[in-house]
Amino acid sequence: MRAHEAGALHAQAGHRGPAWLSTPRDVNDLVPQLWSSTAKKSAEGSLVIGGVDLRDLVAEHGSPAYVLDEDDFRARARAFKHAFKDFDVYYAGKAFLSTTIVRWVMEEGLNLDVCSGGELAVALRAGADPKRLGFHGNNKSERELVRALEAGVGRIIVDSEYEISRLIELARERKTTAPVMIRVTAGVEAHTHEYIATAHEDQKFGFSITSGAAFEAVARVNEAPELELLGLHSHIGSQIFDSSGFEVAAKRVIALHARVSDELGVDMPDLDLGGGFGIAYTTQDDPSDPAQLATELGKIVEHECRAFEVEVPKVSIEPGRAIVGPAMCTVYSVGTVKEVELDYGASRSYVSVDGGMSDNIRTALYDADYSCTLANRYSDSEPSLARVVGKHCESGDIVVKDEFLPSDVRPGDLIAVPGTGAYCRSMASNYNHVPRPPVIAVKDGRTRVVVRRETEDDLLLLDMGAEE
Ligand SMILES: Cc1ncc(COP(=O)(O)O)c(C=O)c1O
Ligand SMILES: N[C@@H](CCCC[NH3+])C(=O)O
Repeated sequence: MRAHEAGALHAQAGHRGPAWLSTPRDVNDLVPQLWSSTAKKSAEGSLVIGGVDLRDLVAEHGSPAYVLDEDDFRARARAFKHAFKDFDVYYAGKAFLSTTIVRWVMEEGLNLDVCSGGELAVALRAGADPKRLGFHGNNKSERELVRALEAGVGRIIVDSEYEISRLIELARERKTTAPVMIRVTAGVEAHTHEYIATAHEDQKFGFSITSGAAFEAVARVNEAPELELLGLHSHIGSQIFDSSGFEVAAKRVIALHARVSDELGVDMPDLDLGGGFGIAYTTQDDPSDPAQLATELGKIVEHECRAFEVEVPKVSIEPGRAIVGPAMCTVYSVGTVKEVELDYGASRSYVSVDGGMSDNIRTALYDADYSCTLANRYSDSEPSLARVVGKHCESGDIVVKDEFLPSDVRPGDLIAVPGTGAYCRSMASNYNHVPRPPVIAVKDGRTRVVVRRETEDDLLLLDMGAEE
C-alpha cells in the first residue's frame, strides 16, 4: 500500500480531504488506469463494462454486485504468462476463486495456488489438473494434506516442522511420495501495510533463513524418502510496488539454494518468489506492468545465480491481486446522503450504499484507499468531497474514505468502485446477516452469473433453530 499522508487534510470548497486528492476537471470522467480495460461512460454518463450498461445489470441482478470483466481478466492472465515465459505463473486463488476463474486460469495456461481445503475443492470441482496446483498454508489440517496427496497436487509448500513430520507419515501410510517446497522467511521489511507483509521475522509464515531453521528443514525433507524436495518458496507480502524487497529476498533465498547445493550436493529444480505485485487503487499508485516485472525479476535471479555459481532453477511466481484486482468493480445503490458538519465550518457528505464492510473489508482492515464514480447518469453539478459508507452497525464501515462525487448524488443513484476483484468477495462476510453479493461476469454485451447472490434463506439454512 502506498503511504498516503492519511492525516493531511486540506480545506477545499468547504470540505476536507487528503492532500493528494485534487478536484477533478470533470467529475463524470473515469481515470482509465483504475478501471478494467473495457470500462467506459455512455453518452448518458452511465458506466458500461464488457458492453453491459450497469443500469441494466443492476435492473436484472440487483445491487450490490461485483462486476467481473472477463476480457480484462484473461488479458492480464495472458500478459503474465507471456511476459514470464521462462517462469511458471501460479494464479493466487485466495484473491478470488470460483470454478469459472479456475477454468479461465487453466485455459490461459497458468497454474493455480490454493491455500485451504475449500480452495482445493473449488479447483478440483472445476477439473483443474492437480499437477498444476500448489498447496499453501501455515496450518494445513491432516485432512487437507490427505486430500492434496490423494488428488496428486503438484507441490505442497510446507511451513513448519510439524507439517513435515505429518506429511512424512501420511505419505508413508499411502506408499507415495509428496512433492515439497519449503516456505522460507527472507527477513525483508516489505513496504506495505504491516498486516500484509510476510517476510519479516516476527510473523507466522515460513522457516527463518537467518536462524538456520530453513536449512535444517531442507536437510530434513531431503533425507526423507517419502518427500521429494522441489525447492524454496518465498513470498514477501502483498500490494508491493518497489522491486528492492524482491531483490533482497531473492538474494537471500538464492544464497540458501546455493548452500544446499554446496553442502548437501542437491540442486533443487524449482524456486518460487511468490506474488505481491501492487495495483492502482487511486491516482497515487503507479504499478509496474508484467513485462517490467519479468525483466526485473529475471535479471535479479540470473545475477544471483551467477554470483553463487549455481544453475538457474525453474522459477515461479504467484500473482493474485495483479490479475483479478483491476478486472472487477463493485456497483452499489445509494440509499441515503447526509451532510455532516466538521470542525472549522467544513462539512463532509456521507453517501450510504447498500453494502459495505461485509463486501469490502479492506478499507477497515488495512486503511486501504479506493476511488469511485457515479455510474448511472451524467451530472453537471459541482464536484463535492464525499465519503462512501456502508449499511453496517459500525462507524468504521467505510468503502471509500474520500472521493469527489457530483454534489447532487441522491438516493437511487448507482456508485461503482473499481479495483475490487482481489480480497473483496474472497474476504466477504455475513456481518449483520447481510447476504454476500453475486459476481457477474460481463463480456460482449452479455452477463453471466459466476457466483450467485446469497439469500436470507441461505443464511437461515445454517441456523438449526430456524425450522422450530
Ligand atoms: C504465498 C502467497 N502467494 C501469493 C499471494 C498473492 O499475493 P498477491 O495477491 O498480492 O499477488 C499471497 C498473498 O499475499 C501469498 O500469501
Ligand atoms: N488480504 C490481503 C492480501 C494478503 C493475502 C495473502 N497473503 C489484502 O487484501 O490486501
